[in-house]
Amino acid sequence: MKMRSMTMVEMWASLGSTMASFMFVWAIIQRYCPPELRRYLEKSTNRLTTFFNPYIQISIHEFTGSNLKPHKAYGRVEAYLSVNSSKSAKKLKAEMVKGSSKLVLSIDDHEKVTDEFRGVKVWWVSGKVGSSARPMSMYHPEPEKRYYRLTFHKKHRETVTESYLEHVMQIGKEIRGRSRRRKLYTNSQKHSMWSHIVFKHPATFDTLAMESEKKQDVIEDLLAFTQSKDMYARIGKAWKRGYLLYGPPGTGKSTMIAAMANLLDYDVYDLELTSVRDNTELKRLLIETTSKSIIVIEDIDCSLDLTGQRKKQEKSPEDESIKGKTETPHKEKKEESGSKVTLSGLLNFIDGLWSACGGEKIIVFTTNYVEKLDPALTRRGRMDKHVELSYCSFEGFKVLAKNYLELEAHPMFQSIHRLIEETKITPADVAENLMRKSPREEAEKCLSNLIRALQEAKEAAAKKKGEEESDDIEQANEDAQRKDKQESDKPI
Ligand SMILES: Nc1ncnc2c1ncn2[C@@H]1O[C@H](COP(=O)(O)OP(=O)(O)OP(=O)(O)O)[C@@H](O)[C@H]1O
Ligand SMILES: [Mg+2]
Repeated sequence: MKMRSMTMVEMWASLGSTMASFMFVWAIIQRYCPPELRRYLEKSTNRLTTFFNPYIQISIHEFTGSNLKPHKAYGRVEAYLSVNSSKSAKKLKAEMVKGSSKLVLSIDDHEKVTDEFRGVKVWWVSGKVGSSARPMSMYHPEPEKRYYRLTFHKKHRETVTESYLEHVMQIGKEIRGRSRRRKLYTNSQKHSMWSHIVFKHPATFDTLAMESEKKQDVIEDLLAFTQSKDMYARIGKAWKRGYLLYGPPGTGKSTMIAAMANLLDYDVYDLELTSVRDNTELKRLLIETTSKSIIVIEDIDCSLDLTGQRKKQEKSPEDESIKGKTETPHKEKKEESGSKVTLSGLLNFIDGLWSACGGEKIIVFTTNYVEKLDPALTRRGRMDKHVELSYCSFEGFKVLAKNYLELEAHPMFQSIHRLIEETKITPADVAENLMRKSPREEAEKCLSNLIRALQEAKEAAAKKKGEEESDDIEQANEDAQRKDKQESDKPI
């Protein structure tokens, strides 16, 4: 018997009728089958289609479980696709990132884009679940949970899972790093959590008035820290470093912190200790800090009374509270803060078990009165590097003259050199004199202002010294008279 080969039309017709019969049978099953049998059939069909489906899918979710922080991987895929695939996407989303005037494009929900890697074709689709499906309540709707789904042929499984995904993560990380805006965090008492703004401070080590040798030492120390991940792991130490910046007001401690953050490209957490209720809250705030950050506690001598806390605690261990009191003459006395943070809580914050969380952190304390701090707080290992910021030297003045007046040399520098070596003047005061009061003010005017300020400071210092000397003489005379009297009162 001679078999007639099927024409295309006949083939499509037969396929169509098979599909139609299948759909019909499926509709009958859906309608008349008991639920148990229906579920069983559904499962089996799923298994069958999965078995024959040559494609594999991998989902990358923004949030999973009770995680409050979005997954890094999701952000990296988003960044990768926004640059690599947004050109081929037909539906795009445009969002304004906080603190930036630029629109950031990413692929829209349910949009499918294609990517190619070493000749392997893959497909990405973005989606979301939650929100409209089952709201938790009218006022607190369940947040949308977004995801990206990657689809590829199973024959490329190895290339995709072992190389392509790593490539996406790497490129995504670089893109995010380039567009990252650094943040300045602060803890507020009201909500006992961090809030942030975009960190923008122009200070750099180049604009910092400080002896160049000392400056270079700090820069090298910071850079060595960032490159020592393996070394810290090898010696079994948490990857963090403590800095204690001390010196009179206006010598550049806060400015140096900004320069550090700009050098390392780190975020800054400005911790106000008096707003922290107790040690538990301090620990929580610490855990919430991210890596590549500087945690700053300014004016530690004023924040809490950490001067003789250990001794006091020995006397009355039940009184754990350290209240905001200080004998510092320059700073305003802090009102009773109600903070129950203790010295041991703070020591734990710096180098307890929790302090190692996140890694790559720098902790900076600043103070005007280093000698008043408890040695336990400032010992090496906790505060690894002590940096003194002092009165302005001629070298420091030259940096400021370049910053403020764009001058590298001037005949008036000679008298400034002589006066500045004989006088104690802070870089803040020098900067104030060098600042042009109007754009047209001559540099000479600013320099002569500074010379006058230096002369006045010199005279004031000489006067003070004279007064102190006469006080000393008076005191010595009084002491001598008292001694003479005691001698003469002694029975013979
Ligand atoms: N070493 C410095 N280099 C450059 N500018 C400085 C320096 N020191 C002070 N200044 C200038 O003076 C201002 C005040 O300095 P800064 O706030 O850094 O001082 P501080 O040491 O933190 O003082 P305080 O102990 O009162 O907190 C800065 O805005 C900066 O313009
Ligand atoms: Mg300061």
